[in-house]
Amino acid sequence: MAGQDTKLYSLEEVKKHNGTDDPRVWIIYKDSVYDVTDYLEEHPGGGDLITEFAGLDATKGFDDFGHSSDAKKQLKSFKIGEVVEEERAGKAKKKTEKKSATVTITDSPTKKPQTRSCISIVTCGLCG
Ligand code: HEM
Repeated sequence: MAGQDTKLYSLEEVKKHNGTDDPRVWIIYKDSVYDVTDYLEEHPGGGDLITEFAGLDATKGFDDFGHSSDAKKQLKSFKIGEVVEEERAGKAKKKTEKKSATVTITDSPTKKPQTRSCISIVTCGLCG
């Protein structure tokens, strides 16, 4: 949850800090925004692995490597804010989950169909 003093950034704003348009390198990890510019040279995997995600959501890249809890603690120290609520990764997911959860079955298996199917009507018509 964003506290009162937490700065909020849009995805567009984060994108600008990609080390090219702007010298700073920001990444997103689980809806939080980190300025990792000063860590690039220290990174045991090399700075390039991080700059690949400059200005973008690095959650998958960071988790796929399986970083230690120490690495996660270090990451926390670079936090500068959070992604604005309406653009968070989890937000879009929740919407689709809700949609697929409402399926209602109304037909009883013992009931015979009241109307003929289109195929049988067409077949009868063709046979005369
Ligand atoms: C964003 C994408 C990132 C990728 C793809 C990535 C990938 C990697 C890889 C491949 C290594 C292994 C290096 C080796 O053993 O030769 C590594 C190690 C490490 N990374 Fe990253 N890294 C990323 C971001 C970060 C960030 C932002 C931090 C901290 C601020 C961090 C902290 C560490 C630490 C502390 C290690 C040493 C092993 C450990 O404690 O887990 N990494 N990383």
